[in-house]
Amino acid sequence: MNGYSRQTNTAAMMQLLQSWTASGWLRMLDLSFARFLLSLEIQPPALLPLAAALLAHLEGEGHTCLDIARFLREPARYLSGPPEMLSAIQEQLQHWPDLQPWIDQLSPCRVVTQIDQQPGATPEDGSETPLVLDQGCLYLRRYWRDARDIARSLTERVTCSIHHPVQTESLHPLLSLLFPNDAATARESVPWQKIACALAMRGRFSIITGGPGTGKTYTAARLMALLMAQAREPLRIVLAAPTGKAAVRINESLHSAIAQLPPLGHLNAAELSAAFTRLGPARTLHSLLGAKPGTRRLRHDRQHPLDLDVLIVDEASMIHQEMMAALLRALPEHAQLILLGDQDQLASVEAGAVLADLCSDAGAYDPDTCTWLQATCDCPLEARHSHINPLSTGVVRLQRSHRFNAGIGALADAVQQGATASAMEILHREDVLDWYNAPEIPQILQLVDSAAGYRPLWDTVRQGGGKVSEEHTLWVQRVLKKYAAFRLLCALREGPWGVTGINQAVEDHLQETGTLNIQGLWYVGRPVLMTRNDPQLSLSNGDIGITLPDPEGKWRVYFPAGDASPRVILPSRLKYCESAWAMTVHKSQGSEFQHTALILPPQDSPVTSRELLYTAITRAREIFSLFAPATGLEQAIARRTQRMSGLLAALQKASKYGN
Ligand SMILES: Nc1ncnc2c1ncn2[C@@H]1O[C@H](COP(=O)(O)OP(=O)(O)OP(=O)(O)O)[C@@H](O)[C@H]1O
Repeated sequence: MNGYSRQTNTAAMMQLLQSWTASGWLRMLDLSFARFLLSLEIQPPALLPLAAALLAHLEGEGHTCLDIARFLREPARYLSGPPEMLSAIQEQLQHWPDLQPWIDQLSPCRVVTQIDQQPGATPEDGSETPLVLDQGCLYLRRYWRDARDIARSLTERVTCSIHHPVQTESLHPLLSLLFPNDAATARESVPWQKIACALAMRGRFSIITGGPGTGKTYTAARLMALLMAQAREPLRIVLAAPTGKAAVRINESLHSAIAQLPPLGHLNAAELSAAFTRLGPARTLHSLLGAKPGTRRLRHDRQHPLDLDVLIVDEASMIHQEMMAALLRALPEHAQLILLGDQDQLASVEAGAVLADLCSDAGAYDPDTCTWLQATCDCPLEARHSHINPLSTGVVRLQRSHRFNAGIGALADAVQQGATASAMEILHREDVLDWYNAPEIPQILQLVDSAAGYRPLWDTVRQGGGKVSEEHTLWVQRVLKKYAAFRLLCALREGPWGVTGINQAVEDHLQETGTLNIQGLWYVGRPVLMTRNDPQLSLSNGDIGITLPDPEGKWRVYFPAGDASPRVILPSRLKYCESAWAMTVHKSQGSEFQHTALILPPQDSPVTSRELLYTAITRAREIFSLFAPATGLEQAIARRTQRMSGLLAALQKASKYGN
């Protein structure tokens, strides 16, 4: 019994939850939530505090609901904590071993609304109870409402066509011009990029998903040109991304993709380029929605919609559920929404797995869609109905990488498919992959202090920029470029193998070897990562700058700004930042480096997962180094992040009942 008897008495259950909190298995927040719900009940069942604490705990792990039957089948898959925690919780769960006892115990509670499965009985805006029980899933009310709002909005967008449906006769020649049957497309049996454009032109919602270099930006540039060429009046197209860094990157890559476009319809190349320039730079979703600092409030919502016709959002895997719901509420009814992203990457830090959910069963197209694709793309596809995802008809998965180094691509594929033996074989075989399978910190420092690591950066920093403004500007650009060539990524934040430990080890090494003159927190050459948004400085969480002397010798932090000159900030004004020799894989999303080195901890950690590995590998353009013991690698590949989310259930319900 692991020292814990099963508790069917509410007071005893609370005591048990307190002891779990004291052991660090639950957060204080989880316990407080359970306590709060008990205070609202007259005769609370013992399951209520347990369910409440588990639901709060799972929310902290990124789940947006507790899918009761799924959770009871395999609690270990969803709970992260020591084995003692798991057995203690399982011990208690045995008292309510399947869905029905949970419904029987929870549905009479005042703090729970049970949503009837009959459409007519669905409350319009949910009741005000803190918990909602819907189709066997227990939700915190706001997550239930967000999932339902997303499902309704997207279903409505997919079922109703755009205001002026594009004629297939006019679209066909334009698509043929943009995607000629050249050598690149001929290598693919299905022209997925062309299909992505055709589907996006047909509806008000579409997703273009695919790994790095599969041409999401290439396709988006063509799609924007098509939209402009077909529009009767100038379109208000807006580009956005979840982070500032990703927004800068989509700007850069779209502009170079646009420069390669052929003339289209009435638009010649110069007109297309001018039209793109007029769109203005990509925005972060926060700034687009008008986030008010320090609050959850947004300027744009249903009553104050965004002023746009087309919204293209890059790096959509980073959009969490609450953000997606807010975005859809603020989107005008007539507008087209196009999401770009890689569904296999790590999900958002906050709760939800929106892109992965929406991309389930990609490639299942209904007969109408197949007819449309035949008419616009000359592409015969076999119709297939998806029983999982009613929106699959708007999703296109691009398959072939046009940029990737073949060795890195093969490793990413093997990891994504869970093929451990094959991943190890590729790691041993390929020259561009370095695997240190008995990692030690000195090995990491040796790589860092080499031509393949930060040595070229350190040498450039030591050269200095001089006092002449033009030369200084060129030097700053060189430094930023060298820094962007290599990056250390860690699975963990804390500990000797985490970001804090590795940053400290690199700084100790710099000091011991006298490579850089480190005498305090700030030093010339220190890269810093913003750890929070700072609206006053217009810097976002995740932005990275480097500390360098200005032409007068005063220390400044230079933040790259795409094509524009770097932003220059006084170090003393940066309150929320940390050294950035190493960063977490999560923070690296949306960036790429010529050489990426990933450090996994020597002991297994629940943080290391297949998605984390895939994300880290796909940050590397030319070389990927891995510091991980074989067992750690195996365990990471075997561990799939599966987030419980009610989004697909809400979509099925919305498509069936229209609510
Ligand atoms: N059909 C194609 N024909 C020729 N080149 C292509 C094609 N598709 C993509 N490319 C080229 O491949 C490279 C990668 O494309 P792109 O940047 O659009 O990929 P991506 O999926 O947006 O990558 P990431 O996720 O890393 O941003 C670019 O140089 C692009 O010009």
